[in-house]
Amino acid sequence: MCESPVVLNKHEVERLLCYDDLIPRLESVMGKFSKRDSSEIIQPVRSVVPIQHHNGFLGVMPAYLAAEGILSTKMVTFYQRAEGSSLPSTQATVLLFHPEHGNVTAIMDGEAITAKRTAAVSAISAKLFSPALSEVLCILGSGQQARSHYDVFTKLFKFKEVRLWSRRKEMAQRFVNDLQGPVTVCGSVKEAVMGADVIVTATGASQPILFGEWVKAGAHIAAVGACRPDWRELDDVLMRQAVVYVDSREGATAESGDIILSGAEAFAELGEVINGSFPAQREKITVFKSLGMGIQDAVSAKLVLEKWKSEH
Ligand SMILES: NC(=O)C1=CN([C@@H]2O[C@H](COP(=O)(O)OP(=O)(O)OC[C@H]3O[C@@H](n4cnc5c(N)ncnc54)[C@H](O)[C@@H]3O)[C@@H](O)[C@H]2O)C=CC1
Ligand SMILES: O=C(O)C1=NCCCC1
Repeated sequence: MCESPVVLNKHEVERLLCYDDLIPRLESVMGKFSKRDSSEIIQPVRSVVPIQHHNGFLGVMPAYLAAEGILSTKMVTFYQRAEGSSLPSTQATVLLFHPEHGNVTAIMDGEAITAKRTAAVSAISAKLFSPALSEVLCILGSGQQARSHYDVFTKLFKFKEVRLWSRRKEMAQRFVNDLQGPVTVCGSVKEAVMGADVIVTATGASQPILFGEWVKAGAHIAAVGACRPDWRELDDVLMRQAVVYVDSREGATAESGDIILSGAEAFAELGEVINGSFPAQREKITVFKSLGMGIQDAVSAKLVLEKWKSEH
């Protein structure tokens, strides 16, 4: 007889998932993914259903990790919300299955998983690609991803200055009021990014907001938004001058407007750098184009379930 699935809400997932456990698991799974051994990992490119009447999308993100015994899928909706909307723009649920029996073992909130695993992967990119002396962090956007990126970047790195730009200044101010550390709110993207060593773009923009002419030599950009083939956060100049790393080549080719529309080549996957098959060119301007992967959700959900079981 199969047991009933464990059901975990956002609060519990947030409490159970911590970066110290998550980061090594993500490094390991992304390295394995880049070896393309289909007896080890199966992860198709996300299926995306446009919800055209409501400016939204439903993404389905299955993954099977044979050695780890993880079978999962995330279902995620993401919307371009009107200014001032109180609804979250990204919402998700992750299902874990028993790989042998096929029953669902856990149903958990995927919003916290999406926020933390995306920020953790960006932090891995910054460990590999940011300039050796990185003093200034700049975050563009003030939503869920901006917050999780702030948390993990200030936890892992010692920046002297953190700058924030958001298209609505009151949202930037609210973000800062909720934090412990000092953050400078900037009035323009240009002011925020000039001289920054590490830049996180985590906005709902569909046109470029970050321009190559403003970016310091050697800077690292973790580009998290613009996850549709016709959306942009970064301009052509930046995309063409940077060494571009991606989470998955197939995902980037199918979904990244910044790559597809600029004609920029993906130099390597993050996993290929983790495996040592491609170099981290940290002396150059580097872009890590993140789109999100089912395997990242899979290892995160497994970690949450393990932690929950250890308490029960
Ligand atoms: N790479 C990945 O794995 C993931 C990417 N995302 C993407 O990251 C981005 C941010 O996601 P969340 O923080 O969850 O969203 P959110 O709605 O919480 O925050 C979005 C931020 O972008 C700003 N924004 C919206 N439209 C803009 C525009 N046209 N120009 C400039 N700023 C604009 C908003 O004011 C807000 O500060 C979205 O594009 C989302 O689709 C989300 C989850 C995972
Ligand atoms: O990986 C994810 O989860 C998402 N990626 C891009 C759009 C929103 C969700």
